[in-house]
Amino acid sequence: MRIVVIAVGRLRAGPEQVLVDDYLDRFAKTGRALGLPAAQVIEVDDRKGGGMAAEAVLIGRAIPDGAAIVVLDERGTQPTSPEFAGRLAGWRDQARDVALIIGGADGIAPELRARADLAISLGRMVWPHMLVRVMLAEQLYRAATILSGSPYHRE
Ligand SMILES: C[S@@+](CC[C@H](N)C(=O)[O-])C[C@H]1O[C@@H](n2cnc3c(N)ncnc32)[C@H](O)[C@@H]1O
Repeated sequence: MRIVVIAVGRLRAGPEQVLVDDYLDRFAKTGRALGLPAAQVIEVDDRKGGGMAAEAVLIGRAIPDGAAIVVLDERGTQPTSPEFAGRLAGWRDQARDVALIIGGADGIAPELRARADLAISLGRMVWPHMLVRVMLAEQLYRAATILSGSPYHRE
């Protein structure tokens, strides 16, 4: 199983980068004992200004064959953290790769959204994509703590 976070844009050194690195590091350490691999971040950047359509091509190339496709999208469903953890565990048990996709300023192309197995909303408000990376990294770590039975997550 591979877990890839495919994100449009380049995250520069700064507070978001520090938080993403910290949560993904914690996820790697907690997930190891659970059979969850470290998440790999793949950044895509269309320098020609081709917008969503061009970004979708670059994203599509980065999606592992047969991977479950999860788009982060404010129009999506809002799983609870335990539900998200359950989905991750299910893909792990099927030995299925997972691609978690974060769009750019214009969002994710409709054709790519239509291909997704799951669209996750972090609320109906639109967040900056760099903050969405942080929130997703935290939810991956939280999912691993839920699956490991650690008290980090409380209801
Ligand atoms: C600045 S937003 C783009 C918003 C754009 N209006 C759209 O139609 O998607 C950049 C990316 O951040 C993510 N994002 C922003 N807000 C989100 C939310 N509330 N839930 C899930 N993902 C979100 C999505 O992946 C989105 O493509």
